[in-house]
Amino acid sequence: MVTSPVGQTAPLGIRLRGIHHGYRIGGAFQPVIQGVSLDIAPGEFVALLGPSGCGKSTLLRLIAGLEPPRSGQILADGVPVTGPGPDRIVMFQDPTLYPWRTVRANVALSQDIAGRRDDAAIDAAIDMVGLKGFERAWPHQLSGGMAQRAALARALVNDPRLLILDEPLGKLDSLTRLTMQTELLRLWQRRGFTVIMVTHDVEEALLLATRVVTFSARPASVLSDIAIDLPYHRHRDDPRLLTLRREILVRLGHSEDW
Ligand SMILES: Nc1ncnc2c1ncn2[C@@H]1O[C@H](COP(=O)(O)OP(=O)(O)OP(=O)(O)O)[C@@H](O)[C@H]1O
Repeated sequence: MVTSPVGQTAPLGIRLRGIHHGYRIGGAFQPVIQGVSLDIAPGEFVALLGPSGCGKSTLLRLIAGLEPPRSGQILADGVPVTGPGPDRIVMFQDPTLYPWRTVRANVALSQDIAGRRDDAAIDAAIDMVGLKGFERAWPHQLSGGMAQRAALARALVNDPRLLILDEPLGKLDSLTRLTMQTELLRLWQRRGFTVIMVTHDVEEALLLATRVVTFSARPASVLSDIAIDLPYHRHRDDPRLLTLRREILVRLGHSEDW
């Protein structure tokens, strides 16, 4: 892992080449991903949008190396992905904190498993997500937003080069979600990792991402790949953002009246 003197991590570039994937269900093969090719440059923030069940989470699992694609190639900085690695961290909608571990012990989990705790890095990660003072709290003592922050600190503690987010804010109430969107953006800008995020919220994708990729219904293939060339901090009422929102909804098969 390459770390710069200011604590930023060199972001990872991802290349997907002709990815096909599917599952055998009840004896019949069900295609889930069909011929997906994407180049994600180091430091990009890419949002993936598509109909429910089209294969977005499956694609994230393949990028994370949690399972291999049936065909095609996934390269991380030009090196084939053959399994999970500490440079590619996945964060799911459900924070999945261990109830018997404090916030601090949850954040320290991967380091404890590896047998090398870095107390300064753990404190920095907790501080980064605004949970200072709650290190000794138990998961049941946290709000939904705080639990998601703790999960984010756990994801960030080892300086990932790629953060893979599967609807990380999906279960939060709308106000907490707005706060977390701002924090995610701040962390990405400050730390400089690459982000690949699945969301169902077109507005969220447009507020955060440098690029929005839309997928067809299952089996997922790329419908559109749109660069969001708007400066931060973006405003949800910006007419350029509203135009892009309409364009993306039309690409996803929704009426222009939305
Ligand atoms: N391990 C598996 N075994 C069999 N089928 C699977 C498996 N994982 C996913 N699928 C199937 O693959 C398809 C795509 O699922 P996936 O979770 O990737 O979709 P998604 O786009 O993330 O959906 P959502 O937006 O609703 O979360 C679904 O039909 C699902 O049933």
